[in-house]
Amino acid sequence: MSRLIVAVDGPSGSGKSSVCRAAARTVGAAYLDTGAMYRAATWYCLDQNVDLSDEDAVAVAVEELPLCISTDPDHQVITVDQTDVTAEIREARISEKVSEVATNRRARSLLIDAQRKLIDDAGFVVAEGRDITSVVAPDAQVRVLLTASAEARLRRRGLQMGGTQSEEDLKVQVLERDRKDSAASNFTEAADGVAVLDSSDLTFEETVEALVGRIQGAATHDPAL
Ligand SMILES: Nc1ncnc2c1ncn2[C@@H]1O[C@H](COP(=O)(O)OP(=O)(O)O)[C@@H](O)[C@H]1O
Ligand SMILES: Nc1ccn([C@H]2C[C@H](O)[C@@H](COP(=O)(O)OP(=O)(O)O)O2)c(=O)n1
Repeated sequence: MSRLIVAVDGPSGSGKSSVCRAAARTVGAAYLDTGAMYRAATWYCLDQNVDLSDEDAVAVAVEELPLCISTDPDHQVITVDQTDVTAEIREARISEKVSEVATNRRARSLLIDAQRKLIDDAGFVVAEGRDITSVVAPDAQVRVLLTASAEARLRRRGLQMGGTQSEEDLKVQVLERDRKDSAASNFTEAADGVAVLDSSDLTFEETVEALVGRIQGAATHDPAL
């Protein structure tokens, strides 16, 4: 496979990370979790005691962020200045703050540049986030908005967190975060040319199959590939 970009956006808990990682594995593509980059940036700001409400200070921290992210779907490792933050960036303390970094315009612009470079270097890649189909890689051959009902997303996140979060905490981490993130990107409506994949009533395997089918379809129909 030469170059094929698969761009997937969607709200929290719709299945982006797990479905895209599995689909990338199936088709032999690289996998880029752009949300992990916003999370790692947030981890760094907190580690450096940066006041998240100070837009300039956050932008400066993101500019110097010593971030390394793997794009191997079988080995997801994210380090900040050689500290492995892969697990820590999923904690509730990061989920609760990440929107403050994601809505910082200068920080976004820096992270988007880094994402474009990672996508370019990978060549054949499934990249997921909130603005991949619309801003980061609008020319991607496969563009999908992965959705699921709020009920399904809350249920999935609850299970994923091992039942440790109250209903109220889950609402804050999923629905309230989506509301804040909406200020920075539109991931609730599909832009022109973006296909909607609603996973509410699909199993995980069915959702992966649907995405893999689209990738294989694009690979077959693009004479340049
Ligand atoms: N179609 C699906 N049906 C059931 N569970 C799913 C489905 N898609 C994803 N999941 C599960 O939901 C949880 C949240 O998915 P995740 O990939 O973290 O979502 P996102 O990256 O969009 O926030 C994971 O535990 C995942 O395995
Ligand atoms: N391309 C992206 C990816 C993520 N973000 C923001 C929005 C989210 O609150 C955070 C974390 O994203 P992530 O995909 O890890 O979120 P989930 O918990 O998987 O829903 O980053 C973004 O603004 N743009």
